[in-house]
Order: sequence, then structure tokens, then C-alpha cells
Amino acid sequence: VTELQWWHAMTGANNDAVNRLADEFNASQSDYKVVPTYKGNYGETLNAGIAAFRAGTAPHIMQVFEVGTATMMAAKGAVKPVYQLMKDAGEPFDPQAYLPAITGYYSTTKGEMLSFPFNSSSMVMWVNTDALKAIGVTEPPKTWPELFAAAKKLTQNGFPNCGFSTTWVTWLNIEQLSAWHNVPVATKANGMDGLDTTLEINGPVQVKHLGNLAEAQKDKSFDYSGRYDSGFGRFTAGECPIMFGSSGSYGNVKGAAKFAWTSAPMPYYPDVPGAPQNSIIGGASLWVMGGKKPDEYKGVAKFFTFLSDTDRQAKLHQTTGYMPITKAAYEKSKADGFYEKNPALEVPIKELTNKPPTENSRGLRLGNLPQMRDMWAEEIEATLAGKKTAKQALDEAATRGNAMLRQFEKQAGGR
Ligand SMILES: O=P(O)(O)OC[C@H](O)CO
Repeated sequence: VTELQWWHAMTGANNDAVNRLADEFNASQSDYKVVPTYKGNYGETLNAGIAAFRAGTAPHIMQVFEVGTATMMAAKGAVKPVYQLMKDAGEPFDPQAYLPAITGYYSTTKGEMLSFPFNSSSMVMWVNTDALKAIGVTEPPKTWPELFAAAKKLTQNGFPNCGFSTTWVTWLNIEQLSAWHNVPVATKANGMDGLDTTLEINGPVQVKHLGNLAEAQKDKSFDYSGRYDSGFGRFTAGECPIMFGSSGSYGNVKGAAKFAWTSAPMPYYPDVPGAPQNSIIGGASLWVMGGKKPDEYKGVAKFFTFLSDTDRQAKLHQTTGYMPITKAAYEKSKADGFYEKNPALEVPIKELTNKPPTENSRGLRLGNLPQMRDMWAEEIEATLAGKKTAKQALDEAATRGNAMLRQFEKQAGGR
């Protein structure tokens, strides 16, 4: 039996899904054994994979969050592109079978799919509907002004420490905010069209929004929950009645929340023309590492075919809240009447496809984006602590980020 190592960053219900898929694949044939290993959060998993590649001990399959895409693309030799893998292995593979909003993120401009879209999400607003009802709000807020007003009321009615909060602070307040309002994060279609991109995160929409957040932090109608997603438990525990987070938190919400809940689209500023536009995907894809044996690649290709199966995809979507990756799995979920019973899970799909994407909402492809997110978060934290104005912080975030982009361009451009 040929072992195939799969490094991932999934916890809770999503970790169960990963293990179940590996078990099912292993039971379905006897030539290969997929061995999943949890390597920490997304950033830790990416760092572990890069270090292992340098040491010659990389896994076969690595789960990398969407913001690591430019880093992986630039690491030529370190990865085996998925379209090449499937072709070499003679596995049937039709890129058209997958949802374009997802594959576009992970493909070259020629449409070659580089990584396998395993768990794509979008950001949604998770809502404790019992808490909203108690303040007389019957529908989740649709606009940011409505949300800030509801959050203030919540702090005065049972939730003194947190009206609303968010996981992945930059994902909501810079990346998704910009796409949803059709304003750029960076030139060159947010870097999708070239490495010579510069940041535009200090525009009026982003500055106004960060200023509003800082104001709301003062009375905890917004309360900060950290840079990544470890703060999500504040929602399921009932501490924060509104929490922005991944649609892929569905399995964990379902398992843990002891109140009535739903998910709703991210709010928008009604005075921004064209808003809401469409959201961009989050989550992660599976990268196949370079330098492995042909037989091992054959096994990985077979595993990807196994993962693409319509029933399996539909089940993965319906249990985790990650997107159906294939068109057929989405159609099946609709035909099953799944969304009538579980409207919360159609929300991310509706956000992603709300309007045809523009240059500002196709995706993001910025070098060293995981490190850049940390720096952006540092500037946001300074604003929330009242040490900088929103404008100062975002101006500095742009200047510092542009230096990181030029550094990346120099390194990657030479390859
Ligand atoms: O929680 P996930 O897996 O949907 O990922 C959220 C963000 O996209 C990570 O960058």
C-alpha cells in the first residue's frame, strides 16, 4: 500500500469530515492509503509545509488557505499543478464541472487549475435570532448602519461585552468589505492580473468603515476577537450574538449553539453605489507537492476524482457549510430541497454569485498575503485601541504592504 500524506488545518466538525473522507477512500480501494494529519491553523500548516519542502519531507497533499495562493504559485518546483497531475495520471478531469467562482481563484489566466478546490467558503453573518428577537428585531440587519444600531441595543440588553464581533478581522473588514462594495484592495484586479500591483486599501469606504468599528469598540457594540478564527466560540457560547465568520462554521454552530440561529449576508453601506456587489471565496484548496513518485501522484489523482463525486460533494457541503465545489453537487442540493430546509447554507452561494464579478471582486492574489494580513491586523488593532485614526492606520498599512509586495515581486519575478 502506498501512503499519501495529507496535511490539513481542520478542527471540530470539519476535522471529522476530513477523517471520514480519508477512511472512505481507504476502504474503497486497496492500493493507496490517505493519512490525514492536523498541522495547526492555516498559517501554521502553510509554514510547516514550506519548512518540510525545504527539508525534503513535504507531504503529498497540503491544505492551503486561499490567501496563500500567490505564495504557492510562485513556489515553482515545490508544487505539481493539479491539471498536470490529472493529465499525467490519465484521470478523467473536466475543469468545467466545477463552479467558476471557485476555480477562477485557483487557476492561471489560461484557465489551468493549479490546486484542487477542497473547502471553499464565503464570509457570512452568523446571527443569534433569539437575541435579536429580544430587542424587537425580526430580520437580520441588512446594512451597516442597521447593524451598528442593533449591536448597540444588544449591549444594553444582555450582551454587555459584545454586540457583534468577527473572526478573520482583515477578511471581513478589508478583503470582503472591498469586494462587497466594488472597491479595490489593490490595482491589477487585486493582483490577479500581475505581480506589479499596489495596495488601495486606504480608500474612503475602508477608512469610513474602520472608523465606525473603532467607534463601536468603545462601548463594545463591536468587540475584537483576534486575527484568526479562534474567537468563533464566543458566538456558539452565546457571548456574542452576531459573529462574522466562515460559512464553513456551519457544522460547529449546529453542534454547539443552544439558541435559535441563522446566517445572513454581510451588510453593506447603502450610500456606496452598486453595493452589494459579490463576495469572494475563502477557505482552502489542496496543493500537490512536487518531487513525488509517479505512483504516488496516481494515487493523489484518484483521491481527487473520489472527492469530486457528486453525492460526496453534496454531503460535504451539507454537513460542513463549505461550498459545493461542483455544479452537479449544487444542483443536487437544490433538487433535494436542501436550501428550503437550510436557508443558512445558500447564503454564501448567493453572496458569491450576487452579481457578475468585477476587477474588484474576482479574488485576491497578493504575495505574502498571510504575513500582510498580520500587519494589516496590527494597524487595525492600533485603531481599535485609539492609538491611530483609521486613515493613519490604513495609510501605513498600504505603505508597509507595498514594500512587502515589491519584495515578493523581486523574489518571484526572477523565477
Ligand atoms: O474558515 P475558512 O476555512 O472558511 O477560511 C476563512 C478564510 O478564508 C481563511 O483565510
